[in-house]
Amino acid sequence: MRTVDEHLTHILGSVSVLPPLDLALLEAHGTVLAEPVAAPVPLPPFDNSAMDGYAVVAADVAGASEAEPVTLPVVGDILAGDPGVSAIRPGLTARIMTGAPLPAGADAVIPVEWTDGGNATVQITRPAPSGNYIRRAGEDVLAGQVVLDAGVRLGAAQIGMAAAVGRARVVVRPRPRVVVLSTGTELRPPGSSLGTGEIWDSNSFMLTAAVTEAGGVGYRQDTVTDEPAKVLETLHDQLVRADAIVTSGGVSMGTRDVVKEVLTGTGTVEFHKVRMRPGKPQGFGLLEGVPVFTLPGNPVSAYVSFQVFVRPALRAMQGLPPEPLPTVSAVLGEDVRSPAGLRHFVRGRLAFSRGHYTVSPAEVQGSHQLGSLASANALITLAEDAEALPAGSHVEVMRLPS
Ligand SMILES: Nc1nc2c(c(=O)[nH]1)N[C@H]1C(S)=C(S)[C@@H](COP(=O)(O)OP(=O)(O)OC[C@H]3O[C@@H](n4cnc5c(N)ncnc54)[C@H](O)[C@@H]3O)O[C@H]1N2
Ligand code: MOO
Repeated sequence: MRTVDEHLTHILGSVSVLPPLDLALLEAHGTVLAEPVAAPVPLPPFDNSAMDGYAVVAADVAGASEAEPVTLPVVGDILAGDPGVSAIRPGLTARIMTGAPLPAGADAVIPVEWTDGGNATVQITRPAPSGNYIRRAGEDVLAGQVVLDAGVRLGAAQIGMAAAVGRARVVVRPRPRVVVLSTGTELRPPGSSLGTGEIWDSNSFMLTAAVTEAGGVGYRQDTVTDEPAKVLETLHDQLVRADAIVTSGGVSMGTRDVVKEVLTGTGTVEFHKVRMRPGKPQGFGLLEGVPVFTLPGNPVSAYVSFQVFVRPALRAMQGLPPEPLPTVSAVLGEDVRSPAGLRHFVRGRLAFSRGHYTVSPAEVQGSHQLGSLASANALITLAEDAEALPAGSHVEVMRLPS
C-alpha cells in the first residue's frame, strides 16, 4: 500500500512541462505564459487628459472663482486619436477630451464641469494646481518593464495587459490534451435506453469536464467494453493525440478488471492500493512517454482521484505549481468518524457566515453515490491519523470548482 503523498510524488516525478507554443492572443486565454511579456513603450505612451475639459496653463486660472471667472480664448479641439492642437501659449486654452494628448505648454486640465462649456471662449470658475487631471506617460507601465511573468495564467485581465503592450501573439504552455476513456461492458451512453444490468456512463463526461476545469482540453472517447484487445487497441490509437490519458474502471480485483489486466507491465504502468477513501485502487505510468492515469470506476472514487492526482499533474504540465484545489480551514458542523490509516475525502457543504467557514458532511458517503457529490461544494480532507473528530474541530476543506 502507498500513501496519497507517495503516489502523488511518484506521478509528479514522471510528468514534464509541455513544450511552448506561439498562439494568437485570444487563443491563449486560459493558458500559462512561457515567456515574460515586457512593454516596448511606456503606458500611457504620452501625457494625456484624464477628463473631458480644457487644457490650460495652471498659473492662468490661479485666481478663478464662481464670482470672478477667468475667461480664456479656445484655440481648438484635441480629440483622442486626433490631436488638432499640439501646443498652447499662456493666456490660451484648447478643448481636450479624455485620453487626448496634452498640448505642449499646458500643465493642467480643467474639467468641463468647472466651466461654462464655451466654444470660442470659456469661463473657468475654479483654479487647479499644476498637473490637475493629467495622466503622465509611463505612470502605468515603464518602457521595458515586465508586465506579465512567465508562469502566469492568462485570464481576462492578463490578456488585456498583453494587448495593451502591443502583443498580438504570446508564447505559452499549451493546454494539455487529455483523452478520457471509460471501460465497462455495462456502460451505455446517456440518451440511449438501458438493458438489464446496464447503466449510463457518467465518468467519461464528468472527467472530461474536470479536465477543462483543470485547464486542459478533454477528448472523451466512446466507452469500451471489458475486452482486453479492444481496450489496448483504443489506448494505442489515442496515444498520438494525447498529452495524457485518463481511464476509469477495471482496476480492482474482479475477474474482468480489464485495464489492470492489459496495462500491468506495459510501459511503466503500475497498480497500487493507495491509503485513501474513496479511490483505493490506482494505476499510473507512462505509455510511450504519455502519462496514463487509470482511475477506479466508482464515480465518486474517479472524481476524487482526479482532483487528488490528475489535476496537480495537469497543472505541472502547464508549468503551474501542482497545488491541490483551493483549500480553506473550516469548523466542523457535526461529529465525523474516519478510518484509521486512510486519508478520507468527505463530501460536504461549505458555508461562510459570521467571519468563518463551517462545513457539514453529506449524509451518505458511498463511492457509488454521485448524488451526494453533485450537491456538495467541498471535500473535507481528514488526515490518516484522524479517527473521531467532534463538531467544532478545525478541518481542511478543498473547495470544488464551481
Ligand atoms: N474484492 C474487492 N473488490 C473491490 C475492491 C477491493 O479492494 N476488493 N475495491 C473496491 C473499490 S474501493 C473500488 S473503487 C472499485 C473499483 O473498481 P474498478 O475500478 O475495477 O471499477 P469497475 O469494477 O469497472 O466499476 C466499479 C463500479 O463503478 C461503476 N462504473 C464504472 N465505470 C463507470 C462509468 N463510466 N460511469 C458510471 N459508473 C461506472 C461500475 O458499474 C461499478 O458499479 O472496486 C471495488 N471492488
Ligand atoms: O476506493 Mo473505492 O474508491 O473506496 O470505492
